[in-house]
Amino acid sequence: MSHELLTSAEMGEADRLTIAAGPIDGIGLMRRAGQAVATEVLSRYPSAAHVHVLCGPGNNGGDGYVVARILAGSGVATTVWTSGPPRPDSDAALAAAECPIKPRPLSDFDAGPCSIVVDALYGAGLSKPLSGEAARAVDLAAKLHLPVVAVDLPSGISGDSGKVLGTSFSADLTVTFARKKPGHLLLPGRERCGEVVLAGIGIGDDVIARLQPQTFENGPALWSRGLPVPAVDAHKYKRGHVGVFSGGPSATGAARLSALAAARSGAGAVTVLSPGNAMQVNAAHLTSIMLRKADDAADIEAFVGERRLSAFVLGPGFGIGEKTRAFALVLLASGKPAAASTGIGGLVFDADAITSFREAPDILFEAARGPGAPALVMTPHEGEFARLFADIADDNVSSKLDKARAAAARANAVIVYKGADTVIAAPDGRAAINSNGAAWLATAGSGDVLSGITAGLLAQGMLAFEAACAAVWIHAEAGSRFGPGLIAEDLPLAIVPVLRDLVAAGGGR
Ligand SMILES: NC(=O)C1=CN([C@@H]2O[C@H](COP(=O)(O)OP(=O)(O)OC[C@H]3O[C@@H](n4cnc5c(N)ncnc54)[C@H](OP(=O)(O)O)[C@@H]3O)[C@@H](O)[C@H]2O)[C@@H](O)CC1
Ligand SMILES: [K+]
Repeated sequence: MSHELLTSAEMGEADRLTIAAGPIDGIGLMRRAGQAVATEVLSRYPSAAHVHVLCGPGNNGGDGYVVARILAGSGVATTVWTSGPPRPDSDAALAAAECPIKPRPLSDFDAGPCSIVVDALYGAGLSKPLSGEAARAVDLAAKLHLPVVAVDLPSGISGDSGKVLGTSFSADLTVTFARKKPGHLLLPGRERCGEVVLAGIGIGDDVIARLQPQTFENGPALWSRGLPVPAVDAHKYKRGHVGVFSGGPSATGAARLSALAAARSGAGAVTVLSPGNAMQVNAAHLTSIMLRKADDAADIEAFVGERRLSAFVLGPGFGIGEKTRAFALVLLASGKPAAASTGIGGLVFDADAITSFREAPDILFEAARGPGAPALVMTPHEGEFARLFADIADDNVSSKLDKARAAAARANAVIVYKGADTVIAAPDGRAAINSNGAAWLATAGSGDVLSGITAGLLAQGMLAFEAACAAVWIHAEAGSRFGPGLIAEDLPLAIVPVLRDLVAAGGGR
């Protein structure tokens, strides 16, 4: 498994544990890292006239000296440009001593046509914004349109946050080691990395397991074992029942999109819970999806009491205000729904259900902590996130990952912080970063479908964090595969081949 993401501190610890366990030592790891980069350079740029290796003062630079030595040994014209000598007696100093090329000062860096750059200035140890000669090198590489291969990370990108410190290289290829880092997936880092290649350098899976990483790249490896597949004795209510709340007569479409997505993701039964005055509109557009009036809290309580419901969606097209707050609190206080097979149910609050609590978010958070409160998944985009978690959103230092985690802990909810780099965070500290999304998904109603998929999976007994991660990935995969022309109506059907492939690949309980 390689879907864990390591912070720079965790990577340092992996390094330390590996060296302590032996037989490989620090320079051994560095030689393997440099070899992996050199192999990529040689295979991808066989006709490069000249390779310019930019080496920083730390171990990232040490990797660079190894690359330069191997390239020169392979007959490639290679120049080393350095921003400063390695610390004496360090592994990087050893790597520099083994490199036969006399380094030139980075301040003189220049390059001719058909050159490529190997960026080994700063990696995990980036500690301040790029400036001076390093910033000039970034500008020159961009101005000359030189292909850039980054060692571990493009210099200037924080491995923990994906933020740009000052300026950064925009790499065509980034070769990283042992496991990816959050900065390879979070924006803008992801865009600056180009293609990311993961190279094994002898840090074992057992070492990674000892670190108990809490951050993951979202993908089937994280949740496919929990993916629901119907049991032999399945009947519709055993496959879970989803209730989706509809807005008024002119705002019913969002709930139907969500309902359809819940049904397509495997819920055995789905009911649209509609205001009385929108029953006719909804009825005109529903076939396999059931319909029921829900005008007030008493209607919900009656419905919850008589049905074996397992998940609800509240928010899409529902409207902002007192009624929304009341419905949300009734659901959180219901002690239900219980999922069909495992007793685990869930609520998905999106859009208006989030915005309705902007003046008093603590009421929502307290309710989500109440005894028996069902698992809650909230799916805010950036604007909605800021309405509920204003102080967290305003923090310019924290990464999107940090923010989603802080919000999940505060709200006692799984937070799906949407965007091109959606982060899913659980109250227990686990978090996943999604990377299979496509711009085609940025279309009206797309989020309503995501809520529906999440509820569909929750209703079938999938745990909240896993259900949210799976829904995000399946939704993005469907959108990516569909491509141009995608509208939200297409998405519920577009998830079918994705689910089919997941089941065929052995997913499911
Ligand atoms: N861990 C592992 O398993 C393995 C790790 N490996 C490699 O090690 C790399 C991490 O090495 P690292 O810790 O030495 O940090 P690195 O990125 O070289 O930078 C530190 C130096 O740069 C300086 N500096 C920082 N920012 C600066 C700036 N903006 N402008 C100017 N200076 C700046 C900083 O200065 P200081 O903060 O001390 O003032 C310090 O001197 C990792 O990315 C990978 O490539 C591999 O060999 C395989 C095994
Ligand atoms: K680098």
